[in-house]
Order: sequence, then structure tokens, then C-alpha cells
Amino acid sequence: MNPSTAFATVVVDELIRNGVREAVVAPGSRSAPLALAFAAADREGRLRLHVRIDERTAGFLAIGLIRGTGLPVPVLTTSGTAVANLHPAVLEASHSGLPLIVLSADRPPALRGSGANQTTDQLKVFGSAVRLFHEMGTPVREVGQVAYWRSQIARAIANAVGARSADPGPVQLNCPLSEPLVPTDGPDWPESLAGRSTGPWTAVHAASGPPTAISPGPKTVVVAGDGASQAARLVAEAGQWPLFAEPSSRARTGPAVISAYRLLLQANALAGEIERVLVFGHPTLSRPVSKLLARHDLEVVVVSPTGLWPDPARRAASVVTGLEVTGPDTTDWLERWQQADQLARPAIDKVVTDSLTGPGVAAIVGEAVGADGMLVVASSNPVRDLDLAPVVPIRTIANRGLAGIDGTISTAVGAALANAGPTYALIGDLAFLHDSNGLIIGPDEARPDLRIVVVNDNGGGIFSTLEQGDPTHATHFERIFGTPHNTDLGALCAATSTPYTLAETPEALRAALTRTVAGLDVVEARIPRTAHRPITEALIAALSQQ
Ligand SMILES: Cc1ncc(C[n+]2csc(CCOP(=O)(O)OP(=O)(O)O)c2C)c(N)n1
Ligand SMILES: C=C(O[C@H]1C=C[C@H](C(=O)CCC(=O)O)[C@@H](C(=O)O)[C@@H]1O)C(=O)O
Ligand SMILES: [Mg+2]
Repeated sequence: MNPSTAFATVVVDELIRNGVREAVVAPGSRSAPLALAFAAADREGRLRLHVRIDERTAGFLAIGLIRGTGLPVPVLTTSGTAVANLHPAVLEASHSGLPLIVLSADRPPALRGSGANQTTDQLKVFGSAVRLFHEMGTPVREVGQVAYWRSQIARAIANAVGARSADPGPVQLNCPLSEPLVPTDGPDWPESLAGRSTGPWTAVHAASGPPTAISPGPKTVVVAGDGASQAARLVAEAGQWPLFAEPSSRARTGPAVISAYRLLLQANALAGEIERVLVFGHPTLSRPVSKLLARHDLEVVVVSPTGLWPDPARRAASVVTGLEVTGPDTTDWLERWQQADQLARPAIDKVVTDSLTGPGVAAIVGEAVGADGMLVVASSNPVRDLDLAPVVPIRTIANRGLAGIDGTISTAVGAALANAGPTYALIGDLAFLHDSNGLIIGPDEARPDLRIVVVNDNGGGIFSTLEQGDPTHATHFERIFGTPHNTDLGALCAATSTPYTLAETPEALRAALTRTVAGLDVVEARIPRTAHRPITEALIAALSQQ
């Protein structure tokens, strides 16, 4: 089966699984895969197909079918002006709140701007009239496409009917399709085209609905990503399930918290026993969690109060607003994770505390901030080091929306100005340099009580822990990833009259942090950038032997 035919087969099947029973098609060639799939579904009695020559008619016919059935209705056109002919109907659907699903076939991006026939810029062609625009990737023969296609249809339908937004309206899925555009003989598709049982790939519950009941049974873990509320902790405790909470999640308290989750997911056999994951907030921090959420052998339930829900692996079986736990897991599942966590802690501390290391600095900062303090933590290693530190229920802020290293000092200054008590920041040297202008505060401006702890490894330490940090890439690594700068941070602080302290041992760092936070000051902790990779490897090795 060729990619365009596989795509069309799956898309039409998933539309039907999501309640579509009428479809409108205007003739074209680039849209052929989808038109043929709709025709096949019509012949099988799975939906009723309507064909109209003029896309303007097709669009308003779909409007009428929506008004008559109350169901979302897809309308398919080929590329070019055909798509633009739907604009009047899209505008009507937008102002009437009607779930019109525009499937605009398109040439692949490589043909755009090349003078290729019937090829224009169809991206967001309806502007703000649609509740969702998404350009489907050009279908390719690879595993994972089916989950993507099905998951995206579920997102499109949910946005069109307003399931999470209570704001129904039209959506546009732009569908680049490459030739061959009609079914051809050829290799079988590399994965099953089938959906999940008989229902939608992702069941998106209405945001206005009651909490969804969830029962014990499957070996469940709770993931609390950035911004997760205390609901994650409450669900984990009610279910007696292990809780993996990122530093900027408010759920980072309570007996269910597994502080070494990131290492245990990589080094402990318990990870392989997980059967269900409940996701709160926006998990971004670690690949072990990303890999967990991408596993095919477990159920992913995403809890999101808004219209956006994280599902980068496209595996979410359901999206709910809230969970009501019907009863606790009475097995030793949580106890086994707690025991593994307790065993891991000494092994971690042994590796990270005999000298100044990233995780060691983070642990010392966590102690200094204390349970009623506030901490702003920068992306890259600092937030990951804090994630590994012993859990202290600190109010933690991190710009994890896009994980940029920019603006962190200014964010910390703002947070500190809004915080009644002392505020700390934990930041890497590049992030510090990136926003060193944040230290410049005019004489008439309000000044924060903020202590900025800079973990200075003279460059981008995180890259040494990634693929590019492998010795085989040493030739260019230092210049394009390590990016050493040799900046005198003390002089930089002096230029802005910012008090500065250098701490080169754990004891010196503790001493520097115990001083009262009054005004803005900087403490620099210097660590060797070359230690990151060996430390990461030593941690995994230590836990793997347990
Ligand atoms: C604005 C922005 N530019 C570039 C990046 C890519 N990036 C991610 S981590 C990193 C290096 C950060 O170095 P540092 O702040 O010193 O932290 P370290 O990894 O050394 O602990 C870079 C450049 C980014 N995330 N955001
Ligand atoms: C440097 C960038 O971001 C990368 C930084 C760290 C992420 C990561 O995987 C760290 C190792 C881990 O937590 O297991 C990496 C990722 O998410 O895969 C990010 O891409 C960047 O410039 O994007
Ligand atoms: Mg650094």
C-alpha cells in the first residue's frame, strides 16, 4: 500500500470512529486518495457521500448537513483555488459555531514556491476563522504514522465540536499528498492500520463533563509535568500509585513522590511492569518519561483542564478534565517503587556529593531555599539536576513552555518582585549570559530579594550528555556545542554593581547560601563540564546494580 492510500484509509476510518456519518467531496486529482476512501466508506454503508462540482456548493451543503444532523461533516477539495472556494462556508461555520472539517488536499511542501501546477500557500488560508489549523505531514512509509494520523483526527474533531473549549467551529487539516495518488500494488504497510478496538484513537471527553472515574487494577504511575496541579498528587495518593513529578509541578510533595524516577525508569525492572500512565501538566524534562509515554504496551490517560493536551507520542487513549479514583491499589506496587527510590538515594548522593557537581549544587540550593521558599530554575541541566535532587517541596518556577534558556534572570527578577519572601534562582552559565541584561535595574526601579546561583561549567553542559557528546563527535563538539566563553562573571556582576560570591566547594556554597537574601546577589558555583557525562553514566550504572 502506498503512503497516500494508507493515509486516506486511516483518516476516513478515524473520522467515522469519531462520529462522522456524512461527507462532501468536490472532484480533484490531488484529493484522489481521500475521495476514493470516502467512496469506499459510502459503498460499505459506513457514511453517506455527497459529490458537488463547485466547492462553494460543497461547503454549504456540508453546513446544511451539520445543521441537520448536529454531527461534524468533512468537506474535501483538491489544491489551489478549490480550497479558497470554501472560504464563505468556513466563515459561516465560524460565526455559527459549526463543526465543519476542511480536508484540503495539497501538493507536498517541496513543490510550494516552485511554480508547480495548482500549488499555492494553503497554510492557515482561512485565518482566524478556524478553531484549529494543522498541516498533516506528507505521509511516509514509517512506523508511527498511523498513531499520528488517528491522533490528529481526534484533535481536529475535538476542536471542531468544542469538546475542550466549548467553542465549536470549523477546522482545517491541510493534507499534502505525494504520488501515487491511487492504490498501487507494493509492500504491505509497516504497521497495522487498525485503530484501537472500535472507538476513536483518542477519546476526548468534554471539558464540561464530570471527573472520569478511574479504578485500580493496572500497574499505574502518575506523571506530573510542568504546571501540574496538586490534583496529580491527590490522584496518586488516592490510587496508591507512584508519582513522577518534575520540579515545576506543584505535586512534588507526599509519600507517592519517587524522587529518582528518571534514573529508575532507565535502570530498574519496575519500569517494564508499568501498564498505565496518568499524565498531568506538560512533561518535557526527560527522555525516559517521553519513552514511557510512547510505549505501545500501556494505556496513557491525559488529564487536562484545557483545550491543549500533551501527547507528542500520539498514544493518548483518552483526554479527561479530571479523575475520580474509585479505590486504592492494594498490592505492593507503590511500596516497591518507594523501596527502589530509598535504595537509589544513597547511590545518587555518593556519586554527586563528593565534589561540586550539577545535581550536588541543586541539592544544596534546594536545602537553602527550604519548604516555604521560591526557586526559579533555568532550562538545560539545572532543572534536570534539581529533578534528581532530594525532593524538597519548594515552590518552583521554570519556563518549560518552550524550555528556552533565554529570559531566565528577568523571569526570576519578576517572580522575586512578586514574592513576599526570599527567592532563589538556579541557572547555567549560558542562560545567565543570555539574559545578563536582566541584572540591569534602574535606580528608581523596585529591586528584588533574589539570590542567583550560577552553575558555571563554561559552556553548554547538557550537550555533553546527548548524542553529540559522544567522543566520536569530539572534532567539532567544543566549538559548536560546548561553546566555552571564559567570561569573568564577577567582573560582569561588578559592571552592574551586583554583589558576587565565588563558591568552589560544597561547604563554600552552603556558606554563601545561608546569608540572608537581601537585594539582588549572585553566587557562582564552578563545576567541570567534562564531569556531566561520566556522572550520568555512573548514576545509571549504580542503580542498575541494585
Ligand atoms: C533561547 C535558546 N537558545 C538555545 C537553546 C538550546 N540550548 C538548550 S540547553 C543550551 C545550553 C545551556 O547552557 P547552560 O545554561 O550553561 O546550562 P548547562 O547545560 O551548562 O547546565 C542551549 C544553548 C535554548 N533551549 N533556548
Ligand atoms: C538542547 C536542546 O534541548 C535538548 C536538551 C535536553 C533534552 C534531553 O533529552 C536531555 C536528556 C534527558 O533528559 O534525558 C533534549 C530532548 O528533549 O531530547 C532536548 O532536545 C535544544 O536545543 O533543543
Ligand atoms: Mg553551562
